[in-house]
Amino acid sequence: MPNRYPLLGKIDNPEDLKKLKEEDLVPVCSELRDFIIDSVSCNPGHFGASLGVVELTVALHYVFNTPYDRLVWDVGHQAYAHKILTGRKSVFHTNRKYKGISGFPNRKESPFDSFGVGHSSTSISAALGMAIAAQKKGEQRQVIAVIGDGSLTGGMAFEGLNNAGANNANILVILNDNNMAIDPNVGALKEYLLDITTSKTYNKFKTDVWNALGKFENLGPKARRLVQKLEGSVKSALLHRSNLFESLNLRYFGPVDGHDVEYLVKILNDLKDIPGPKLLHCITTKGKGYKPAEENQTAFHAPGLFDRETGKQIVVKHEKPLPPKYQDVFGETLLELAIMNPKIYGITPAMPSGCSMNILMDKLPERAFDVGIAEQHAVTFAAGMAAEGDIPFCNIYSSFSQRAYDQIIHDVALQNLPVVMCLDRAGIVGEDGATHHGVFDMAFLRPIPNITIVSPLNEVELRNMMFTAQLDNQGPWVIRYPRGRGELTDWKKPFRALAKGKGQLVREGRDLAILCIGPIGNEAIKAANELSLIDIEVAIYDMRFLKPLDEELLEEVRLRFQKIITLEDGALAGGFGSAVLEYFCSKANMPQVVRLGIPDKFIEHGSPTELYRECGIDKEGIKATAFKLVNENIRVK
Ligand SMILES: Cc1ncc(C[n+]2csc(CCOP(=O)(O)OP(=O)(O)O)c2C)c(N)n1
Ligand SMILES: CC(=O)[C@@H](O)[C@H](O)COP(=O)(O)O
Ligand SMILES: [Mg+2]
Repeated sequence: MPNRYPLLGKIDNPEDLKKLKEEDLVPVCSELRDFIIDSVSCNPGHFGASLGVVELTVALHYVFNTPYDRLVWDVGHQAYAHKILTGRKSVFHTNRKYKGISGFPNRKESPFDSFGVGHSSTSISAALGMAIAAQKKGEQRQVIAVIGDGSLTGGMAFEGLNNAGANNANILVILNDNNMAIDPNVGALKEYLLDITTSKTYNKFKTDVWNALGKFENLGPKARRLVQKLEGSVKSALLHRSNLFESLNLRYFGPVDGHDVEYLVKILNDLKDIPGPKLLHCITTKGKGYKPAEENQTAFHAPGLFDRETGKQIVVKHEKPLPPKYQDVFGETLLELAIMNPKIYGITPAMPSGCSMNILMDKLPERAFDVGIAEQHAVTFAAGMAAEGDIPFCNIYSSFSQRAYDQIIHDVALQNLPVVMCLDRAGIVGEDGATHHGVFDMAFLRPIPNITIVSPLNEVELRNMMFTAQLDNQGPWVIRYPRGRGELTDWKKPFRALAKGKGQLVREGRDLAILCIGPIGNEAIKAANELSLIDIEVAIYDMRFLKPLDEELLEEVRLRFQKIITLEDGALAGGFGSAVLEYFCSKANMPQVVRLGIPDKFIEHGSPTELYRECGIDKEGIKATAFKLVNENIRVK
């Protein structure tokens, strides 16, 4: 079979790339694009974003002396071309797989991955830190941050820009503007960028000035700065308002075509010689070069398996209907509740399709808000609505909610405002790995006063928790549930209000009790059913509430069982098992307790099944622990 990648096959690192002539970069980009399409169509991962920065990635590694010059990607979901060009082409088939390479830049993985990412809006801050560190050491290092227009809606990006403009450090911020986040980008900033991009007068002026610059090849940086200054003031006049970035003292260049690799090489070479903080505004297309991805950019953000020729997503057939995804149960239930209760609103920080709030958005657009990648703002915006008597359901992926910890404490709990925080992707998420596992929320939320924290065993429980939370309306609720599918195909039952702080016995037993919280409890039920075959009878208690804990039920368990396992899809340190231990150790003759959950380490990427097995919280791990506890004395963990 002819080699599909004759040029790319010879590129193992940027040194190999630099040996090519500039005109060879166009076919290199084409082969690199094909390689990404071939790889991701059969090994699912992020897709459209990487296709959108193929030319930018090639130009950056061609012009700059990476890894000495630092390249920091924002979010890092677009860094597949970067990984393929920096020594990982031969292992790229292990991307996001257990013990394979990470789906995001990772300092442990390569010196070319100058900073670990996964959560958005961090690149400018990290790059500025590196640039100032280099400046203090007298190193002539270039530092480049590549940030998307979506990530620029994150407040931290502006903290970085604000500080960058106040330092004369050598930092180049490349704004990769494709008008998309995962869903279409939102906010006033998006409109502003669109204005710059489409302003005819301004663009013509830009091109003229740029060409003039090019004619004076021997212009020293000083003279260029003069020309840039001139351009800045004329540009402001033309745009009838100052350029946002220049008003923050970053020299703004662009907008330029982010898919013209030869033009990018020229500009980046020019920018290399201009000192101080700079921003290059690149216009790209998410999914560039693969029509199905260009035409359906949200679906191809992370498409799963797809047919490379047709772009059709490959769905595995199942004889029986599958249970729904928890996010869809949330989305459909939120719509039902919003129809029942006019006080209910939905708020999402840029994840409308990810958390299925788009169901409410489509049906009742005036009742749902996508606030951009702005978790801190989302929580306090919700608090403001709650302060006015509304009942906002603020949905944030558990790991992204880490961004809004003080807002949850300071703006919501301290004021005891009835915000319903729905933490999707709580627990192990799988292939997104350590940055995205939502394993810390129970431990970091439990100490906060006034807060009610629940996690459902299944879809019916999730619906009833959402229903009860909006009825309660006495203070903040947190409802945490995992990525992926639930347990029940017949889940749309009539709502039933739950008694606050009450758990439930879901399986009788004799030899030991397993106390669990959340859908991980279904692993315990499966384990108990199999243990019963060898005459080990395990009782299962679904505690439902992490806070307030059902102490009456715990007392019943304490009086009936001397051997107890706690089970959670969350960090052991300070989590559900810790809360149970705190209760038991306040009583006489404490039972023997073994806690199962996420150990004190970061869990890498892999399938949820592989990662649950690694943490001992899958059915087999639970069976082994129960068998050992019943048959011998194990030290309390
Ligand atoms: C703090 C945080 N919130 C949300 C996300 C989820 N997320 C990943 S990529 C993305 C959109 C990023 O848009 P942009 O920066 O424009 O990159 P593009 O995909 O358009 O290349 C979002 C919201 C995240 N990774 N981190
Ligand atoms: C890169 C990023 O943060 C998002 O794309 C995230 O990977 C989405 O996760 P889900 O696939 O669980 O929605
Ligand atoms: Mg974008």
